[in-house]
Amino acid sequence: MSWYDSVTEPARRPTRPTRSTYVPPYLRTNNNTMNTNINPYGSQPDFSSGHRFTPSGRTGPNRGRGSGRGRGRSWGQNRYFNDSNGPANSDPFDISEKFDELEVVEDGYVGEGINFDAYEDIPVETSGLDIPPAVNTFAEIDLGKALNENIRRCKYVKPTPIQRHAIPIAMAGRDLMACAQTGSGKTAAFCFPIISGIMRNPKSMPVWGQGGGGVAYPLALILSPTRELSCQIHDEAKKFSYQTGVKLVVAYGGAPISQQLRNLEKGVDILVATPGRLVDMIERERVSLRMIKYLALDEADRMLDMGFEPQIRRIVEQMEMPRPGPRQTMLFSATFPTEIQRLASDFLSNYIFLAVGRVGSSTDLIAQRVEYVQEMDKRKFLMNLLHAQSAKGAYGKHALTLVFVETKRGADALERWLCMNGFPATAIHGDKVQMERERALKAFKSGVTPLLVATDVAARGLDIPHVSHVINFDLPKDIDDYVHRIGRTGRAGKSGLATAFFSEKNMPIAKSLAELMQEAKQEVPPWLTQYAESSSTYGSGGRGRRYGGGKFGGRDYRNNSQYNSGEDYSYTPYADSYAGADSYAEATSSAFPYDASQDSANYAGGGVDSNAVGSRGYDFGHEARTSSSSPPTLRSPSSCRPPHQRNNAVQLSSLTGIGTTPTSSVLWAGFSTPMPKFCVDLFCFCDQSLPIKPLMREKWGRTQH
Ligand SMILES: Nc1ncnc2c1ncn2[C@@H]1O[C@H](COP(=O)(O)OP(=O)(O)OP(=O)(O)O)[C@@H](O)[C@H]1O
Repeated sequence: MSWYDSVTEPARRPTRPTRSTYVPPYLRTNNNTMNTNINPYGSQPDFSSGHRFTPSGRTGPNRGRGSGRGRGRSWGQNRYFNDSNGPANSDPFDISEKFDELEVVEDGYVGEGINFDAYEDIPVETSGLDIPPAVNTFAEIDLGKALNENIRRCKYVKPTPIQRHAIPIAMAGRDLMACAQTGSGKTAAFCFPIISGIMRNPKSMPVWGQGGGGVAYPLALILSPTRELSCQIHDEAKKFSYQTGVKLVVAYGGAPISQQLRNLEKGVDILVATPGRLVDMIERERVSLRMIKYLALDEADRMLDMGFEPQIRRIVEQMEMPRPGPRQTMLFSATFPTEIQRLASDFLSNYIFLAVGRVGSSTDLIAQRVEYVQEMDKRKFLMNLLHAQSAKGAYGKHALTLVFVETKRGADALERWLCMNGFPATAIHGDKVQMERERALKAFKSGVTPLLVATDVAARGLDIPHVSHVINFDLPKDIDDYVHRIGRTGRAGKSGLATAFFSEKNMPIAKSLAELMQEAKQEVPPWLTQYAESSSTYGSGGRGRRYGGGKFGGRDYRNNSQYNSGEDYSYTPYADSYAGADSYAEATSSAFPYDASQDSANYAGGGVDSNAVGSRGYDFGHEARTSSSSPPTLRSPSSCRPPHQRNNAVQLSSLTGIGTTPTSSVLWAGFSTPMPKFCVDLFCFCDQSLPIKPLMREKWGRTQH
């Protein structure tokens, strides 16, 4: 098989869409309610790409036979839109002028070269002992002939900054915690050393254990938080390992396990997996981690946050995985909050911390705009933005737009609304079955539906060429999530645009957003500065909490003065990192009354992996104890009930002073009825990634009974 065939071969995914074209929800059912004036194509529909939109709203003549290869067309050229407020040109929110300044040149395809000038002045920080020097070319590193040949085939002419520093460190066998901006080539930075290492020291154990239904013994494990990202890493790594003899398998939830097990039977050196499916395979005794020599966690901060951490800890510490030292561990992300660094250090030995660019900052390649939009006006505003974009011909004909929303329901609703108004859109979120998710992504990537509405399930890692515009229709609660979301554009040295709709609801993120934009040399609107100032009176809900009072920069948490002075740093870094937390909770009491409609909001990412606990945020269970000798049970967000329905008030007074509200000085695990107001605040506060688990671990040495 040629390299090209090899890399274009589907990633042995067991499930294939039975229909070759994606049908949005409103077309799947009765579409009598559709306005027959809707014509997403304009006056001359073009079915050449197998597109399923028709003027009547039914699937077209090519139904089921679309190639999926057609490039998307500009939408809304003929603006029939079904909106009670009237057509776009009589619109009170005419923003087309703004697009004069938003020209983003369409670059060549990713892989045809990278604009390295964009990375010239990037600050690099390394810390740790005996740091191997960086290289300037791939030739300076002995990666092996076959791998070098594949790098050439990928048209990687020279290493990106993260690769220049990280590859020599990893090749020297060192553990690594690496942080670099989105789209800067982290995948290759961990894949190359792993593939090269396996090429040099192939496995001495049999691939497949004795007996039928044997056990696979991979040498390397790459974990990532979402199914789509695991598939993408697998596809990338497969290109790099062509004709090297290194075997790859991908395992992820939502697809039949049988096919993935069969793939394992053919032999595996590198297993790319989501945590849930991996645990399943280990429990079935079909995979053993005993031989693991390389462990890489992509999006490591996400993997170690409160949703995934127990599962990761179980995999790394309780499932026969060799300990740090014999095992080389590499953690990569674009964001690395201090408290997550500390958790991560449990998995590392004598590691090097590497920050290329500023930790948690966005790349300067992304032009960031923030617009003040009332909740009720958002759709209208979006429509005008899309029309203006289309009218200006911004970004060229292949341009794709990714729209982030907060909830799964919101994603479906917006997809439906966009489609009904003539915009070819599809949606991806955790409630869709895997087949639908793959189909949506494929339709988006190919340009058949150049608009993708997504929850945070698509926020991290996905490398989709031609995403020229990311719209935060709903801003996330956490600034790190914003960084990852906008990072779907402006990748590999190319420019991109990110537009955020800001409403009163987003006040907690105002300060960190303004700081982030300022840092990325973006224009901060005066009204946002004002919001930031007033929200900082209370404390910030975003970076201020996670990075220690809004400090930016590539900080190795080991360089904290407490760490160096030999103090017991187990408490102080948290107190430091979460300096703004108390005041934030306090602020919420007056400014942000609890909104039950938000209950599911934070958990849009819950479908990231079928067995993962969910997104950030925990509720305390009813079993919570008053005793300081045993920890309360943490509940996943899905079991979180509105505060007024809770009972069993429990006071965790032992946690007093650490991340608690100054007004209450206690942390409540459940609430009596009627619930005191500060408990509402705390509930919101917990939603904002309160570091309950680390605190509990310190207090009780564990987080669950
Ligand atoms: N040395 C290189 N030369 C040219 N292109 C490269 C090089 N390294 C990586 N790329 C390309 O850059 C793009 C972004 O890489 P990658 O997806 O690894 O970024 P990332 O840093 O992991 O991003 P994220 O933080 O969003 O996960 C990919 O399309 C990849 O093929």
